[in-house]
This record gives sequence, C-alpha cells and structure tokens, in this order.
Amino acid sequence: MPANTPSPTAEDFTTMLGMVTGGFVSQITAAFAELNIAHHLSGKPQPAAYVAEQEHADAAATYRLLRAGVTLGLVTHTAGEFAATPLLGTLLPGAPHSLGHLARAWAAPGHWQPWGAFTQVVRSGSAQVESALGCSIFEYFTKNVDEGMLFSKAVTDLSTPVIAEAVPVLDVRATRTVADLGGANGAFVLSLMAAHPHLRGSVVELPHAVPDARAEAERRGLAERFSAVEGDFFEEVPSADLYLLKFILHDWSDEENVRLLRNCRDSLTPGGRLAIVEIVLGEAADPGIGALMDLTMMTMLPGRERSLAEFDALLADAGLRRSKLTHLQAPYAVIEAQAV
Ligand SMILES: C[S@@+](CC[C@H](N)C(=O)[O-])C[C@H]1O[C@@H](n2cnc3c(N)ncnc32)[C@H](O)[C@@H]1O
Repeated sequence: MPANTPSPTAEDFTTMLGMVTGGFVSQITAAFAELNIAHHLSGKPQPAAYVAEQEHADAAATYRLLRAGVTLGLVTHTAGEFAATPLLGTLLPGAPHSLGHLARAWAAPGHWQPWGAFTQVVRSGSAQVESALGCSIFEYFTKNVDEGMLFSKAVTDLSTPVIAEAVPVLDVRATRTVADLGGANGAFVLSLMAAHPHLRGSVVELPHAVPDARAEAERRGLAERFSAVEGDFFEEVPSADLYLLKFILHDWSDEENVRLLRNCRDSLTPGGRLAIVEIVLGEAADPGIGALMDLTMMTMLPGRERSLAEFDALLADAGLRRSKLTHLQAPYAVIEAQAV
C-alpha cells in the first residue's frame, strides 16, 4: 500500500463486500418485483409458502429469497412470517415513484448482458451492446417485445414525477404550439396541454411510437388539440413556439445533439424556446447519482449525462443560449434555451 494511502479498515472491507454483491442485489430486487412480493405482503405478514403458492414458485427457494430480503431491509421475519417494510413499498407497481418496473428492466438480459462487458466498455471507450446482444438496444427491444414494453413502463415510472414537477415550471402564457421531440407516448406535452387549455401540442416520433401517442391523447381527451407526427428529428422538426426535449440529449453524442439542436433553432417561431429536461451532473468532486446513470448511457448507447457547462457548450454550438435553469428533484433540471 503506498505510504500516502490510508489502509482499509475492517469496516471498509465490509462496505466493499456489500458493493461486490451489488449484482446479486440487483437480481434479488428484480425477483422481488417479478414475484409481486410487495403485493403479496401488503395486507399482512405471510409465510414464504404463501408467496410461493401465489407465484407458482419453489417454496424452499422463495424462503431463501425472503430471508435474503431481511438482510437487505426489504422484509422482516417474525414467528415464521415475513412482513413488508416501507422500503419494499418502492417496488409496488402503480405507487408514486415506483421502481418495480425499473428493478426488473435493468436486471433483464437487454441491459444485464451489455453490463457484463463493462470493463471492455471502459477499455474501448464504446458501448458493447452489439457484441453482447448482436444489435442495438432499440432493435433488441423490437425483437423482444415484452422486455421492450417492460423498459417503456420503467421509463414512464421514472418520468411521471419529473413531468409533474416540470409542467408548473414552464411559463406558457405567450406560447401557442408545443412540439415534444422524441416524446414517446406524449406524456409530457399532454400533461402541459391539460394544464393549459390554450395550447396545441404534437409529438414527433419514430413510426413505432406514433400509434401509442395518438391513443394516449384519446385516453386523456386531448386528441382535438394534438397531433402525432412521424419524423426523424435529425432530419427536420416542425415549426413550434416551444420544443420539449425530455431525456433525449443524453441518448446522443455531442455531434448528433448539435445537429438536432440546430434543427430546433432553424424551426423555432420568433421568440420561441426549448425546454430540455435532463439529469444535470454535479462537478467531479460531487457528481451525484447522475454519474452512475451516465455509465448506463456509456454501456448501452452513444450518449452521456452532462454537466451544466457541457449543456451550455452544446447550446452555443447550435446557436442557442441558456435563458433559464430550474432544478427539479435531484438529479433532474429544466434548461430553457433561446436562439442567440
Ligand atoms: C429516452 S426516450 C425519451 C422518451 C420521452 N421523451 C421521455 O422522456 O420519456 C427517447 C425517445 O426518442 C425517440 N427517438 C429516437 N430517435 C429519434 C429520431 N431520430 N426522431 C424522433 N424520435 C426519435 C425514441 O423513439 C424514444 O421514444
């Protein structure tokens, strides 16, 4: 050990053992979610055999899973029965901020296999999705539809509280038209339209996502003020007073983002603006949870999470400037930008 590096303590070894078993923990939380254990224990404590019976699972293996759940603080054990803790409630689907779909999606093969080559990602500096899955993650999801749908639900769960915080931040009194670029099912623009009846909204999406966006607008009773447009935002974007770009820039390289942002700049109506919703990384001394999220972008996609200075540089390269910054619940923020 070099003289200027303090020796690890026994506590450090315990902490590291917890980190080394982190992969087990991801699979354990995924199994808790998959086997609906939060639901099965929500009414009252139950023996492992009850959970096993509900899920057609092996009783002895379910007991061992639940016992490990005690170690992790997901359940407690008294007199032969397991009881849910509040921590387990975070996996209940439908609960606000639920992480149940995400626990399953990140432990499923589409993410798990590329992460298995993570050191190679670092050595090579590029995602290893092609070698792990034989195609990009988006192609993989079109071939593995159930996993693709699971991932969409996970993203929706993450998005719902962020959208609820972002909508009141946006001053749309002088705005008439809003385009949600890569808006998936349109949850963001439709939430904004619901709050502001004078707005007309659209989603610009790849063909596969368009029917979902139309159905969501119908479901919310907003179809008359809404259109779902098939398009490639790297080619062109329709004219609008406000572009929403939520969880888009982190998917792409700087060069790709500058192309997309220039398209926005060219098609903005006079006085219009962009609202970018992303993780904003803290500085290197205190980067926060976003630095971990950044590594899933590095493993799965050409994208990255960025600091505020990096967003500002992208905007400047596209002829835009940041006009407002609003921090949401960490690590998210809304960055508003206008043409220079
Ligand atoms: C990470 S998701 C974000 C979805 C949504 N904005 C949200 O925050 O939940 C990226 C979205 O961009 C869409 N997308 C990818 N490439 C696109 C392109 N070239 N043109 C339009 N949409 C695209 C994808 O279909 C996907 O729905």
